[in-house]
Amino acid sequence: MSTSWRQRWQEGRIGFHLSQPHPALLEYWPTLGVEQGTKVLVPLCGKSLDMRWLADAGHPVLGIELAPEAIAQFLTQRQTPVSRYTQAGFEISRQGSVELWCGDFFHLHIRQAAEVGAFYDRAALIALPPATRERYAFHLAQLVPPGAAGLLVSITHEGEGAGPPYSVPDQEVAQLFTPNFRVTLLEQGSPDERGRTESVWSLERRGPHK
Ligand SMILES: C[S@@+](CC[C@H](N)C(=O)[O-])C[C@H]1O[C@@H](n2cnc3c(N)ncnc32)[C@H](O)[C@@H]1O
Repeated sequence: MSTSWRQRWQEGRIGFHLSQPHPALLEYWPTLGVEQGTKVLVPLCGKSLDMRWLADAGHPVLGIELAPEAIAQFLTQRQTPVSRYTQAGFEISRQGSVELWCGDFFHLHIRQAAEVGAFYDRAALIALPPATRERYAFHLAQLVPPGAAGLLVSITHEGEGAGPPYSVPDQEVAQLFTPNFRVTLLEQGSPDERGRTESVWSLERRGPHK
């Protein structure tokens, strides 16, 4: 799987990348009540400008991305200096308050996410095939502390089983996350010209007794 993503980045087949922050982030992030200074985990982050938006909104950002090409392209968007180091097998690049960890999200250990207090998933869950989605929801729950809030943008489309992006029905999103998160559907859009409909969710990590 990692080879095919690398290939996509190398060939520039990154139709998922947006040249603006995602409208749902602008609209709904402020409603989550995440305090400034709270570190935001962005799994499968690509070179998303959403990370710049979160950083500009006062959040340290921890993005995880397996394609070094994506990270290099993100960093060249700005002239700001970059510091680099290695930790737990991840090559880490830090630019301002954005830290990009190059490697597999599933190898990120709770120790490395210790300061994370919120998360943002746009096109991460829906980039993964069915069995891996369960693993993703479970792993995310392990990484974030009780009370952590997050925003998730999922997609449905007619191409049954084809992806990425995979069509992940709303029932599946609810089923995947409900065991460990309070799940609220904030918005269900209308199909775009490619027949893809986005749903926007807020998630809150449950505590042990809730
Ligand atoms: C559909 S793209 C979305 C990127 C970004 N969230 C955005 O909104 O532009 C999915 C990204 O996840 C990366 N990826 C796929 N599997 C991964 C994994 N196991 N760990 C880290 N990154 C992964 C891919 O290289 C790709 O850049």
